[in-house]
Amino acid sequence: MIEAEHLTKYYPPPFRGFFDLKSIKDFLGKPREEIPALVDLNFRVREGEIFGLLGPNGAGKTTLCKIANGLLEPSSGRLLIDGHDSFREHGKVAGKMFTVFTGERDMWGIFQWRLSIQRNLRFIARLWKVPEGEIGERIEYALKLLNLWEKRDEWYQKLSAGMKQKVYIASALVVRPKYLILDEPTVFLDVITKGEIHDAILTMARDFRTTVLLTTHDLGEAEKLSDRVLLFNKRPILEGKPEEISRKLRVPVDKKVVALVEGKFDCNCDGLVKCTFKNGYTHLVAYLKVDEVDEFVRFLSLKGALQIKVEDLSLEDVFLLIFDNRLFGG
Ligand SMILES: Nc1ncnc2c1ncn2[C@@H]1O[C@H](COP(=O)(O)OP(=O)(O)OP(=O)(O)O)[C@@H](O)[C@H]1O
Repeated sequence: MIEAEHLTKYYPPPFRGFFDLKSIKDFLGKPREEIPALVDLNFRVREGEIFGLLGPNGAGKTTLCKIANGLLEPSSGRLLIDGHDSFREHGKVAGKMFTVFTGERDMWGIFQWRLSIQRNLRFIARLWKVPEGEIGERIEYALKLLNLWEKRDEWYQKLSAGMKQKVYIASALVVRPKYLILDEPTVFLDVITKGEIHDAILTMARDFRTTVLLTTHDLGEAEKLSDRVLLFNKRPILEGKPEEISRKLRVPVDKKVVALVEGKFDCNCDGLVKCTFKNGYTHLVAYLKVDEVDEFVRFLSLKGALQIKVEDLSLEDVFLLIFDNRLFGG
């Protein structure tokens, strides 16, 4: 079981150095504000559950994973793993946990660049004390599941970022830890690689009863993988089943149009459109229904827009639309 109890982390304010008398006076006089990363998070993850921690950029996802891993000490509150404090008693839980951090980052420097995928996995299996007789079979299973079997003899250094990310997940499959901490495991990956990693995560929870703490800013990913989700942005916002969270985050628009127009431009449009004038250009952001997009793009082209981009809504957009009333006066 993983339990967060009033988990809070503040980072010290950045030290900007002493450049003049005023900065020295400021340093001595004013209390410097600490940076909140996590404030009073409470949650409980049951055995074999995939618990999604869904938050936009800067929500505190990596901070939380680092606390779980014993890399960071919380400012107050605690995270308990099997009843042990993740930071103060890290030694008691380290052997039961496996962590995969975002993107192409071999956080621990474990992977040997001039060893094949297979030999790297064997090395990690031994570090985590996987029974010798099971190692070969587990490696074959993991690599086949992640479509890496054909590449098993390739050097780690030759792999693409997406393949390296799959190798990290494969190592978790080989180790079969009791607890798996995944910090945005599919960020920057293509749809196919994402799908393969999703299947591997589901396999671990279903077949090996691994308890998974998964951070993501992708609502679809949280919905697909998690048994329960905590939506947070430093502070907790909502907790529940993924479909409940999705329902509460539903907004009446589907697409975002971003454009740059020379000069001052006010499109006088109804709806969720915001224009900001800066350095002689108007930056326009509009949130629209899918069937309104073509007409709006045509309108912008007629007005001589220099750049027009149509994007899917990100979680940040959804947050802006729902929680930031200042933006559109909603
Ligand atoms: N070492 C640090 N020193 C000071 N502030 C930090 C430090 N690390 C993170 N922060 C701040 O803490 C907050 C949470 O950061 P964190 O990296 O945990 O968020 P995140 O949800 O992982 O973000 P992202 O999705 O962008 O990776 C942010 O405001 C960030 O600027």
